[in-house]
Amino acid sequence: MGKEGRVSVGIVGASGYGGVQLVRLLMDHPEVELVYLGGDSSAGKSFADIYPHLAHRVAQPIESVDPEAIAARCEVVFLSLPNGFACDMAPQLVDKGCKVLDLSADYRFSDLETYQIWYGKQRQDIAVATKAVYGLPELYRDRIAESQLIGCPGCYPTASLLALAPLLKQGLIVPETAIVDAKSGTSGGGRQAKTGLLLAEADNSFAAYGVARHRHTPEIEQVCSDLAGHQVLVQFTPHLVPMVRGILATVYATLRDPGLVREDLITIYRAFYRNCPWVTICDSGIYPQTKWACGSNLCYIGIETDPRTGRVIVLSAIDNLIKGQAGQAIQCLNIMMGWDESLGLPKLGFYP
Ligand SMILES: NC(=O)C1=CN([C@@H]2O[C@H](COP(=O)(O)OP(=O)(O)OC[C@H]3O[C@@H](n4cnc5c(N)ncnc54)[C@H](OP(=O)(O)O)[C@@H]3O)[C@@H](O)[C@H]2O)C=CC1
Ligand SMILES: CC(=O)N[C@@H](CCC(=O)OP(=O)(O)O)C(=O)O
Repeated sequence: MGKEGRVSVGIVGASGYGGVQLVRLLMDHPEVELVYLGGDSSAGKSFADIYPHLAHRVAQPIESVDPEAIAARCEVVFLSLPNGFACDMAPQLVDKGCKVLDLSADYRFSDLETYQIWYGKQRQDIAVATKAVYGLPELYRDRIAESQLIGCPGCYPTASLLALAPLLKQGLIVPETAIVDAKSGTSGGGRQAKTGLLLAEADNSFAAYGVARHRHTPEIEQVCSDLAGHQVLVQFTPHLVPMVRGILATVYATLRDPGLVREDLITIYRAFYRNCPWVTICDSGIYPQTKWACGSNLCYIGIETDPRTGRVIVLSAIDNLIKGQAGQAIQCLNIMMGWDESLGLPKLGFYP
């Protein structure tokens, strides 16, 4: 336990984009105390050296990573590391009784063979991985509440799946016709230097990448298959947009009943997400912008139908670093601890 009965929390990867969002949100969370911040190349520095704007609030150093020592200090551990690291660390933390929330892809897959094919790493932690729950609260809230290990969803899958879920769950579309056309800001690529994310490369440009082979495809398909009750393949194309934060996923699919109009679907979506404080269904004729969600944990969804083609078009906007990453992980923690799902999470975006 932390001070005043608060839950002691550690963040491994605190110097990264996900890490700093976790720090920013958790330092004001009423039920937790941040007791450990960990990193690799930043270990030994003060957190304030990397993020001086938080110096007045966070005096902690970034420490090296020793799972044994982390487990001795923390009841809850967030792992915000590149793919392939959490699976070497989580088994020890879980074994010592910590609740673990992994922001990477390591614990997102129920079938580890799929992970191995798409991420190229052989897994030794099969017993632990089978206990993990996919951390999309709007779909798996009850399972998250019971779990000790959460594989938090990717940013594109979060936006895409929240758009698709009501259609698939209620059999309103032909699942195989689903196409996800998604756009992300550059912070989706993390803080590590990458040539394609340099201002001179990304600015004034707008391009697709990972066409027909992005690693979020099998993650989206896993959940779509679960919702549809049979295996579903989805066409997913991501794009890099010259902006820092935000994802807009535009989803297309053929309606089973082409007579459905957008008002029908808005009613269906509002009923589906009635107990979900972080999903907002836009009014008829309103389509979301990424800036509305920027800085908040909200997912905005807009819906349209095209009677000419018989398709539904669903637009879903999130902040990739909040609902797509750190905010969603905290939402999962709230559920695991039996706290209000909205605790410590920003309700409003940065922009008017
Ligand atoms: N950015 C986004 O929008 C989203 C990212 N994710 C996922 O979240 C995870 C973190 O992403 P993001 O914050 O963007 O990544 P960053 O590249 O910004 O940060 C990575 C962090 O991992 C730390 N790290 C790297 N290697 C090691 C190691 N060997 N031991 C300990 N720490 C290490 C780095 O520490 P140091 O700086 O000290 O070297 C840094 O703190 C990734 O798996 C990513 O795929 C998920 C959803 C959205
Ligand atoms: C713009 C950009 O580079 N985006 C990243 C999204 C990565 C991400 O968020 O990874 P996980 O959600 O799988 O952890 C990419 O396409 O790889």
